[in-house]
Amino acid sequence: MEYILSCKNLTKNYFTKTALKDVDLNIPKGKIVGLLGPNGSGKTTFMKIAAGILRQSSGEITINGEIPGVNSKAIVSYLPDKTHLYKWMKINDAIELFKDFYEDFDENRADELLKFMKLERNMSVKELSKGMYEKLSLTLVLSRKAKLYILDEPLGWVDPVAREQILDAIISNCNEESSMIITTHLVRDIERVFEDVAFLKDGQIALYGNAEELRMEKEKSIDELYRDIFGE
Ligand SMILES: Nc1ncnc2c1ncn2[C@@H]1O[C@H](COP(=O)(O)OP(=O)(O)OP(=O)(O)O)[C@@H](O)[C@H]1O
Repeated sequence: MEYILSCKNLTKNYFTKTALKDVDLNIPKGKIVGLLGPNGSGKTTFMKIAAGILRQSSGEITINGEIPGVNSKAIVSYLPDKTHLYKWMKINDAIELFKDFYEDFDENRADELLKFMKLERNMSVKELSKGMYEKLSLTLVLSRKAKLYILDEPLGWVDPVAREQILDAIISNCNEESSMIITTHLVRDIERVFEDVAFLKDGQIALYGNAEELRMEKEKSIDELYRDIFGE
């Protein structure tokens, strides 16, 4: 099987704190994967390493068969937990910036998504509400024709109705050529899009599997399973 992401004994220490400990994970191509775990379980650390902006302390990771670097960054579209668009920008400037920066940026797709998100190119970034800013960030990231999308808490501020619509857009954005890893605390709202789920507990994979098979086997929703694994 071909994997978009593969890691073995992946470990990350921040000084004395171990954020990831011997993580073994193989994510097949073409999947939407939920990376689930409580605060501090290592999700953002894992995503940063996969996105090539943080180095592991030990162990191995490959993205599409390559060690994270220039080549992997060209095929990974990453939505960080905090995005930094300049306050002076209009949405149009942000689009132009992404267009210059990423060869795979699809401007037509960006315009479709902006319309869908009810955003306009002449809006100022500093005047956007938190939810609107999140929609803009997601628009920019999803407008790249990437092989792997890594989305760290993409919908925390988006209202429930828009969230449902955006989830549908995310599903339609994904095909056999592209894969997605999503972290979220909104497990109940978002679990329907996950094909596979990985539960991260104290920097280790507590459980990985096909979401539908886990539901059948455990006779629980992924949200209920989450509460079983992480409940006190
Ligand atoms: N720059 C850093 N320096 C020191 N410790 C860090 C740093 N970044 C993260 N950590 C620690 O590593 C652990 C994992 O953090 P991480 O941000 O990966 O968790 P998370 O699962 O994304 O949490 P959340 O759901 O709150 O976003 C935590 O104990 C955190 O305190």
